[in-house]
Amino acid sequence: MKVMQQTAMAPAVREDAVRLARGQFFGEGRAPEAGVSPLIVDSWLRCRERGMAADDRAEAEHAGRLQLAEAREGNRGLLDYASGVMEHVFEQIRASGSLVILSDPQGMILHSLGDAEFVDRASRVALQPGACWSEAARGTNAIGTAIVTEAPTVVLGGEHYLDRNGFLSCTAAPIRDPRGALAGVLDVSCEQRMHQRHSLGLVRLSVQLIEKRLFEAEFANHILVAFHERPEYVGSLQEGLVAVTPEGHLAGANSIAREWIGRRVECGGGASFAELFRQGLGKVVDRAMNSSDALIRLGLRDGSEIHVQLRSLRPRFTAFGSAQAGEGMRTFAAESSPAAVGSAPPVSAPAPVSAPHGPITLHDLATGDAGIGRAVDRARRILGKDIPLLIQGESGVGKELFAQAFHNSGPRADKTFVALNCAAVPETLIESELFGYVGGAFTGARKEGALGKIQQANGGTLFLDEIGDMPLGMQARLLRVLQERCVTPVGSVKSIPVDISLVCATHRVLRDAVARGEFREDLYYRVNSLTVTLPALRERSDIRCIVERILAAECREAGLQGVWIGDEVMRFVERHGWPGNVRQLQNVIRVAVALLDEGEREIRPEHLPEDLFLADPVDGGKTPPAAHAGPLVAAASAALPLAADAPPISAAKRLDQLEIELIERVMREVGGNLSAAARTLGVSRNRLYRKLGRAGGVS
Ligand SMILES: Nc1ncnc2c1ncn2[C@@H]1O[C@H](COP(=O)(O)OP(=O)(O)OP(=O)(O)O)[C@@H](O)[C@H]1O
Repeated sequence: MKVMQQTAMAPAVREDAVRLARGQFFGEGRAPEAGVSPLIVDSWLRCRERGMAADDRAEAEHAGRLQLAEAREGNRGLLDYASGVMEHVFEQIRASGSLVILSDPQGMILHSLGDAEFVDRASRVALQPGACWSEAARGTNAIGTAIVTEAPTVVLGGEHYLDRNGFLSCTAAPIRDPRGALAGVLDVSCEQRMHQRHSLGLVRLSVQLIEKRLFEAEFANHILVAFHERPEYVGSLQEGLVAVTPEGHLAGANSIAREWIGRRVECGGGASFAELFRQGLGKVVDRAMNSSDALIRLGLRDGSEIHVQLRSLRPRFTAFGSAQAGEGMRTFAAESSPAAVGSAPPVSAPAPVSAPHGPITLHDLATGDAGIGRAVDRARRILGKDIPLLIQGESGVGKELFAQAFHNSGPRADKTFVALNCAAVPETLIESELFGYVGGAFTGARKEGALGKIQQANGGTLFLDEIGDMPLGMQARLLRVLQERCVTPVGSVKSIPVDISLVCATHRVLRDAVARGEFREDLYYRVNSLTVTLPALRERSDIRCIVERILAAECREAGLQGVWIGDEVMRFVERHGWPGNVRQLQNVIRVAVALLDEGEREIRPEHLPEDLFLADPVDGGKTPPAAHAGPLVAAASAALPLAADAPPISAAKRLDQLEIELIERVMREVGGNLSAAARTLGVSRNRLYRKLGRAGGVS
């Protein structure tokens, strides 16, 4: 790979050489033959062709707040996976007064982390979020030039086209998405004199890590097969990685695997696991399970060998279909693998079906959905800080679970987590529930008095569910507690100091309640310092993972092993609207597990509540109606009404056909752009990608 850099000379010599080259290019108008690399000269020529002058001081493009917010939203996956890596990079170079920068594929800075002093100086050249650092906007620079050349790029001092950027040293590398397209650029910038020679290695490694995370997130519901010709490279950033469907079809490959497959396809390989690796997936899985070694050796058609490790990030399979079940693999009740992306364990011998062990943490909740990932990431940032958290979301989305996970992930984890549902406690009792009371405070009160929830939570976390339903009078008292950090029990004059972390939840839009005068504005500002919104189940791209986690927990409860969700039910679950969210899904699975006959292991449609499946004259009511089948099917039904004389086909097939036809039409309309198609269809990219995979549209 060509790399644009020019760092081998001593700094003073190099600076002189660059100065000379600039003189030739800008003064004499001829391309320098020495002093700067040909790649820098090419970039200077491109800038000159655009009519740019070295002393140009015109304000370049800078996005407004709204535009930046939109760009960040549009690149949410990239931001989520890159920001952790950026923090790590920043830690490595903290002492060098640097900025770590992430840009989108057009060069707009989405996020930056940096040394305060340098940030100050950098901001004068607009090296900050919202600024566009494309070559067209700011001349030769590492971000913009890396985008044009699609290669890691170092631009030092005077190599920058614009004079005003001459004090910078910038090192950037392009980040590719799981399909090989440019997803963004990672850059490290500092003052020229602070340039570190290892920056390029650091940036390239970090980009590999981000790409790996993007890949694993994109294919979270696939089986990941890691391989390398040398066993010690499996598990490293040099490993080839392919994502395979349970049926053994290749769904994606990282850049190393793409290159490897490219060579094999020329040698007669193909696009399925069996064609590439000469053995069926089922057989390889069986071998992996029967082997005490995490790596298995596979012979290839050309006589060479590779070392393979099977990983399934999510779900982590605990039992597999054997070779007789086609060469595929079946999803059994799985041990949920909340172990986040990037730390997937190798497939091992069957383990007992189980949900996450130990107290649930934020890490466990990040199961691949971008919305949840965002909420987890934001909440994680305030762990251990005295900042109240407000969790919003429809009923049953897991707000309380999130609050618990937040508590368990922070420094108060070994203290108490106390929950009070403000909507469930009668108004007359909320006061004593919250603040406690002293003996004889009111008729019916216990002689010895009682501790209120606030005092019970002392040292730990107080979770106030449905805070929007708290009576106004109580709100004033709660506000006082939060301000004064003291609680006065009912009937007492003594205030008792308390130290609580406050987490509130609501399914209402609190701001509207404030506007209606139902919620105090001052308390509103107090409780919503950080708000996270949990997505409804129907919007989530990790439904499979949640299903498997709940199934594992229910099976454990029922003492069952080896239970799995049949394909038809899984399809329905993924499409259903789930008005009751995770709670409803949990109830459905609990009932389904209870309805299994002795020895029966597959959950089929007849195990689901009757009212979930409306009667369907064509296939006996086993297929969910379009109205229940999620936005994609609803859109398909509206857009592609069947002709009156259409042949009688099963409803399941009809829905699938409608979906596929609609997807194909929309994909054509948006020129194959998956994100645009997902937006038009009102589904997540992941969901659309899965559907394309099923329709055979993903290679
Ligand atoms: N990611 C998840 N995986 C497995 N189970 C979950 C998940 N999220 C929520 N649940 C389960 O769903 C049920 C509902 O969750 P929870 O009570 O936390 O939702 P909620 O939004 O707080 O509900 P409400 O709005 O009624 O207060 C709980 O039994 C919880 O354990």
